[in-house]
Amino acid sequence: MSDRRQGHGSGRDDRRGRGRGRQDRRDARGRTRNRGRSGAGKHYSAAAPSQRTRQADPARAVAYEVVRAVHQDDSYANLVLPQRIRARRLDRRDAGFATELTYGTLRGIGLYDAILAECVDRPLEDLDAPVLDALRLGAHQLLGMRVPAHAALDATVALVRERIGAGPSGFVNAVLRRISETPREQWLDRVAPEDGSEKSLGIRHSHPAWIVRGLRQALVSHGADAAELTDLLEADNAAPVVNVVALPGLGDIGPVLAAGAEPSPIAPDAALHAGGDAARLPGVRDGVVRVQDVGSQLTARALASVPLGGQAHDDGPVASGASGTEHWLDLCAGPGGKAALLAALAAERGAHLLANEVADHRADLVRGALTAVPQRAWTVRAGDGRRISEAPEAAPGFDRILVDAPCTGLGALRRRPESRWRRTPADLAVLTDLQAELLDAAVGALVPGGVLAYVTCSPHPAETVVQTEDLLRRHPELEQLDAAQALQSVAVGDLGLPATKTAQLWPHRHGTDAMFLALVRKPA
Ligand SMILES: C[S@@+](CC[C@H](N)C(=O)[O-])C[C@H]1O[C@@H](n2cnc3c(N)ncnc32)[C@H](O)[C@@H]1O
Repeated sequence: MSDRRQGHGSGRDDRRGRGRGRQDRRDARGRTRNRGRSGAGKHYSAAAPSQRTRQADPARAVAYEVVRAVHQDDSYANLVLPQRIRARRLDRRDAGFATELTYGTLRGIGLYDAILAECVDRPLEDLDAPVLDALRLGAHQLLGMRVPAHAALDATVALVRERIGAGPSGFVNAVLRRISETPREQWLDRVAPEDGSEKSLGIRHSHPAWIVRGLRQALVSHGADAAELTDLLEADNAAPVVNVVALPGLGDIGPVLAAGAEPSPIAPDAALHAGGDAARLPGVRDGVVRVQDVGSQLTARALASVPLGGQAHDDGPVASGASGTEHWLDLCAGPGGKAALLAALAAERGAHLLANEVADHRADLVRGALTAVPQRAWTVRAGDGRRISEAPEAAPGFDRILVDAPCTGLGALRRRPESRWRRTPADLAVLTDLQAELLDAAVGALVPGGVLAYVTCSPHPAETVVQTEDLLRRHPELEQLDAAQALQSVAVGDLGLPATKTAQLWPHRHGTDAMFLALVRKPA
């Protein structure tokens, strides 16, 4: 599909929203008409010379390119954005603007599309995709950023003229002008009256209704109050600060704090960095200080600290060294965040970590994540975790196993701005089956007295509490350990977790991803 085939009015008058006659195509309800797909086959020159005076500014151009890549190529914004920022050599200020514009636009699509639908006289699907994305970028500048309306309009129109063509720029100008005439709060009341329904909450906070429902259920099933839902949805839309951890025995958080990062209020040797490129923090380039969500850090530390039953590691032959070496397994290790922390802890304790990952390229990422940790403490294996017992490295069984399972990621929506629109309820069924199979394989690989941590970055009940109940039903011999207590025991501040055996962290309460942890132990 050509990006330029769409027919829209063009010309200065239209661009400035003063167009009348041929170029003013509002209908009787004041909505702006566009020719949408009916314009197929029409080609517009990029712009008349007189219209080429202003070019798209580089920050907005980067945001446009990333949003297009997400929608056109199914790319991930967090991977494409840094590449584009580097390619265009944006300075720090422009990079920050491009990031906020890209992420905010992608997160806000549910709300912005509802508003755009009020301003356009046909289904948004009938607009050419590049035009729709440009409108979304403009809408976010007008309603979600503190960009003055005239700047948002002028810059977006210039972007459209440069990237799509002169024709659609008039249409985009007219639509954005309409949006700018109404304040955000009034738009919210118009497109999503506050009736507490999932649909309305979904539009107001730009989440699909099924995710709103799942998060409401999650709050209740984890002992929280359903009234926190709005706070949770808002937290999903806030830009997360970068979290880092100094690997135990290898890194030092002191220089990171001296460089301006804040100490984490809940995790040891961890810091929160709000000031731009984390790669510049001391230790990050060496891999001894690593970017990792604080909630993820705590789950890995909890697994490493929970007591084994009996003499777990003495029960079987030992694969990698002297008798008494604990054998740890990270069954789903890619890209290696928790594996790096576990391996550093294993190195300190004379234990050994097998990091398993099904995808070869992700197994490579795990190797990269582990380079700073002494090699004697870890091995990386590429293979299907469901068949871990067949791996030669698994022969002795494992004392500590992490199953950080593939999940919907509904607890990390703030970090992956496009994921809420990609996920579907059908994913839940596929993923919960896979999680159960991985858990069964892990139970099979546990030595007597060994502990298993089941972790997800989703709070959805089907992936968390229900999955844990099903596991205990299938394996009644397993003893469920107090995960909330285990998490608290490795935290530095009070996590305020409810008295449930499983533990759930929350973005709106803890400033972390919504990490879930369940712990079980095989009888010794
Ligand atoms: C939630 S991520 C793990 C994150 C990782 N623990 C970390 O902290 O960086 C889940 C991982 O499981 C992997 N995976 C999916 N199916 C798997 C399988 N059958 N066996 C092993 N790994 C699998 C995915 O490729 C993905 O890398």
